[in-house]
Amino acid sequence: MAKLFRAVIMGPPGSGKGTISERIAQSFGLKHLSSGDFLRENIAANTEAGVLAKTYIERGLMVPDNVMTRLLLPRLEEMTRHSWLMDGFPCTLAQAKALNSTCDLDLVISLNIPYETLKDRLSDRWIHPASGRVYNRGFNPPRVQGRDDLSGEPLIQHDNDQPEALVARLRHYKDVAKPVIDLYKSKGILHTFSGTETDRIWPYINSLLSTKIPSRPETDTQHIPMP
Ligand SMILES: Nc1nc2c(ncn2[C@@H]2O[C@H](COP(=O)(O)OP(=O)(O)OP(=O)(O)O)[C@@H](O)[C@H]2O)c(=O)[nH]1
Ligand SMILES: Nc1ncnc2c1ncn2[C@H]1C[C@H](O)[C@@H](COP(=O)(O)OP(=O)(O)O)O1
Repeated sequence: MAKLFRAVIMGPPGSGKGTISERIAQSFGLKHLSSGDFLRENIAANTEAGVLAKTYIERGLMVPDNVMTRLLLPRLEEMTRHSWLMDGFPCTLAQAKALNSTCDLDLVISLNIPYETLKDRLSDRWIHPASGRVYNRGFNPPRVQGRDDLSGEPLIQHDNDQPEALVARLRHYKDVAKPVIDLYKSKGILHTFSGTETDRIWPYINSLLSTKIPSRPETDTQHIPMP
């Protein structure tokens, strides 16, 4: 079996983690795992951790480390046969240490995007709450304005995407992410990408991953029968 590949993508809110993760998943056949999606699934299924997490998310707070690790680590342990890319976890040093005790990461991508760019993107971000699908009026607009492409349901904006809340969110990100970034730097697996446009950053990420992931994992390759 091809060697499994485990990666994490980090960056401030609006840096494009979700957008870039989708491209990586498509191009390299990794499973895209998102902490936000796991939380939404658990909330929808009313699991114990989901009920607990909801009380924090509703107040715009981070979910405590012990709830996050209880929720995510068993899911990662189940993925013994898959290569994956995790988006949104770990956020804190405690989460990173917990992840470390479960698996060895091959690579960490850190996105470094200027504040003005984040502010512009997020103030124009539209979300389909049920699925977590995101749109941006300039970059990837929905086919019908204000409506989700797949379900046709209305899109919403988050109050905490507006500039007033963003400064505090970014400061918080910088404080909690710094020790995580330092940890991955010291392990020699951190790769930082800076820029203002996802389309300009993507080719660099693509070529880095091409050197690290020789082929798509076996489970995803198609076997073409000999004639
Ligand atoms: N204008 C513009 N918008 C972009 C670009 N890349 C991503 N976006 C949009 O910017 C917003 C944020 O991108 P996401 O992929 O949701 O960012 P994220 O890092 O996952 O954000 P969080 O979930 O808040 O952590 C979305 O509305 C994207 O459609 C870009 O290069 N230019
Ligand atoms: N690793 C983590 N630790 C703590 N809370 C987390 C987390 N990942 C996500 N959350 C929380 C914060 C958000 O309020 C919520 C939804 O996550 P998301 O979809 O990644 O957020 P966003 O609203 O920034 O796009 O879950």
